[in-house]
Amino acid sequence: LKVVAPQHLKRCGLTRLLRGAGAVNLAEKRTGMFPHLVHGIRPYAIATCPLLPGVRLTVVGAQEHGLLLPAGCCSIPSHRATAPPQKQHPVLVLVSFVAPRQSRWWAEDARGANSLRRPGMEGAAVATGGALPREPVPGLVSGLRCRGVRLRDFVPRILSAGARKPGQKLGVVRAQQFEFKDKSAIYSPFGDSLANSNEVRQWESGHSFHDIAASQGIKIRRRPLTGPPHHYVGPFEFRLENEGNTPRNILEEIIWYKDNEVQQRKPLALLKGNVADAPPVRDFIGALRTSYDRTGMPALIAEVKKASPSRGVLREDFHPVHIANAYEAGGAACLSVLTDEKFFQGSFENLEAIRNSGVKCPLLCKEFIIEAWQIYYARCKGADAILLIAAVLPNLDIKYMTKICKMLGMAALVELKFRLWFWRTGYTASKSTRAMRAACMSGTPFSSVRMPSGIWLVYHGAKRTLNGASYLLRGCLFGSG
Ligand SMILES: O=C(O)c1ccccc1NCC(=O)[C@H](O)[C@H](O)COP(=O)(O)O
Repeated sequence: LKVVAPQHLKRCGLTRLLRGAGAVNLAEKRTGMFPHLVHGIRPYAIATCPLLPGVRLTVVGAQEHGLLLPAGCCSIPSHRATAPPQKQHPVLVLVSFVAPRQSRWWAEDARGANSLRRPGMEGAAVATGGALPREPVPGLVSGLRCRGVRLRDFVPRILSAGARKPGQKLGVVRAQQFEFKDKSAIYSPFGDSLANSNEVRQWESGHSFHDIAASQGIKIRRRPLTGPPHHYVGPFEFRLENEGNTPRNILEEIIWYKDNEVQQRKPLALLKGNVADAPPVRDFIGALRTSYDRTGMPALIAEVKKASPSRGVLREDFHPVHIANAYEAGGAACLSVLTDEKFFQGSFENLEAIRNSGVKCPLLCKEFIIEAWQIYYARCKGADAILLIAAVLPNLDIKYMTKICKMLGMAALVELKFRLWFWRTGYTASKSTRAMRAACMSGTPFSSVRMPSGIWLVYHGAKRTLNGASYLLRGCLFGSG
């Protein structure tokens, strides 16, 4: 690696950042083509990036990708990548989440390389958010120059700026909150509670995603372990199925599909700008509470759903806005709108249309959320709440995503399969964020549920018995009844 040597990255804390992010290990996975590109960064690894004191990190495109940043970090949108950064940055490291095509451009084209320049900038690390490109990018490998400072020279200067003593713990840099007048760059006031969490340390120590998820009782795998089952050789398609590439159940199939879908769709546009233009957030939990207080009965979340994998098409002549209006007139406190296209025949257009139709009930975006970006997207389309499925998301994802909800003013409904998962997810998250005020149970009986304070119990799906705990129940979500 000629641009930024892995051992240098290691010394300034970026290796931890990138490895902790579930990225390829720069030193180990040298393909010979893209040693400088890093794939599959996990967002909270950026959020907890352990930089040396004095180092400032500017992340281009963080907002578009829905990344929270550590305190002291600055986010600049991609289209403003040439905007002057803050002069007081003694060192600027640019970690960019870009499509491979854009990093090629940066690498190969002098204008691209120039666009990386910043006053005070001493280095750049480029990470791709999408799939690894297939062809080599010679420009980056052979050395990109930024304001006369070769990238490989920047690390020692960071180290001298930080003057780290042997054994000294890397801390998250803190800085004042700041925002450009035109809102083109913001500093994150993110604290270091995530940085110190056990899960982050696990990530950083190189545990695989699957190991960590499995240790938390999660059986749903995020993607096929051994690649998809289709192999093409010339015109022939082979379908070699094995345990590692065949989904074990419908939820896993949905998640695998979603993972691909999200990679292809993001970044759709500059979401940050769109979030600012989105209709105001309505109080989802407040609406449930008002309904419960008024009627003394569990509040109803009625679901706008055309089809489901288990029941097939529920309604052929499907008019989401008519259905939403009918639910509201019928006394629903909130609505849930399916946005998944492939398995539920829903869409974000449905969500947006309902929001713009004047329906007053707060809206839950019923989506299979696996990336922070989806939360921003849901907000752009007018959602007031989202669903987080604990059978799919490890604790850290849930904590991180509930923080994003809090930041956006949204509520998070966390679906728990087992009552014990209150303690796995709900209790800790509810302590750290008020966003998670409703937990959603499906699957198991919950007659002896002890409710952590501040959490609302919402029952998910109508088909199962409510097994004696209805006095605890504050809401119900019904899809097909
Ligand atoms: O409904 C399914 O087939 C399904 C399969 C895999 C993952 C989730 C699934 N449904 C989740 C839903 O959105 C339900 O509509 C919701 O739980 C309400 O259910 P119901 O009232 O039982 O239709």
